[in-house]
Amino acid sequence: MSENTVIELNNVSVIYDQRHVLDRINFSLEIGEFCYVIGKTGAGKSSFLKLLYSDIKPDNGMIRVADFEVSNISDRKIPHLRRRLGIVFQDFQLLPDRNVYENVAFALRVTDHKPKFIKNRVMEVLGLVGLSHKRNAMPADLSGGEQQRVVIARALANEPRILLADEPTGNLDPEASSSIMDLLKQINNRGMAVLMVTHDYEMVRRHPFRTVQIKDGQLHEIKVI
Ligand SMILES: Nc1ncnc2c1ncn2[C@@H]1O[C@H](COP(=O)(O)OP(=O)(O)OP(=O)(O)O)[C@@H](O)[C@H]1O
Repeated sequence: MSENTVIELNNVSVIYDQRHVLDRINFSLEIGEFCYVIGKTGAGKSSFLKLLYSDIKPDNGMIRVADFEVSNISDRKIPHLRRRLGIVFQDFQLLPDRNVYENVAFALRVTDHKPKFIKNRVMEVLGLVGLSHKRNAMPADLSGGEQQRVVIARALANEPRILLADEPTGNLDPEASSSIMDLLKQINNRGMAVLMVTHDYEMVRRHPFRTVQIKDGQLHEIKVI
């Protein structure tokens, strides 16, 4: 793997009940790259992302993410891998009984950072997503777009080099989707690699980046026109 490669898959398969959802796929992502993953419902997009944060194991092949050989990773090392990744899902998964500040700080408390560092870092990432003024709000009092911004702030708190986003705009109206997309582009411009699963071809057309499609177990580079 070249030193610029942050994700690499070689000959990777995922088989559920004898069906090859992913069949010997190859893929690599470089530092600072932005790449969409598209494909029909059930094509295997979420399975592809789950491989990367070791939520599922491949049936064969080699997977490297950051400095981890994920295809062989021990259970003990999985939390370390996940701390190197920012992970953003469609359903927001905020802690409903904690305010915005605490939802982001939570991600840092599992590490051994000092309280002052945590405070500064939380305020920095809330500033980055434009929500410093909402730090005391509870998740239920935020719009869907604002909640997704908090999820992104939390994902950024540990300064990952890679952001994995599974349909991050799936539940949002066009305006909120567009502003989340602008935020992801801004984060990418700061040097973070972004791998984003989406169904939204219109979004891919409006914000064109490298695009791969998963279809019939294969992964292909495509152009969305
Ligand atoms: N744990 C599992 N056991 C058996 N089959 C599974 C499992 N997880 C996923 N599948 C099946 O594998 C296929 C791929 O699922 P996956 O969630 O990766 O697709 P997807 O492209 O993300 O779909 P969507 O766009 O609907 O989210 C689907 O047919 C799904 O039903």
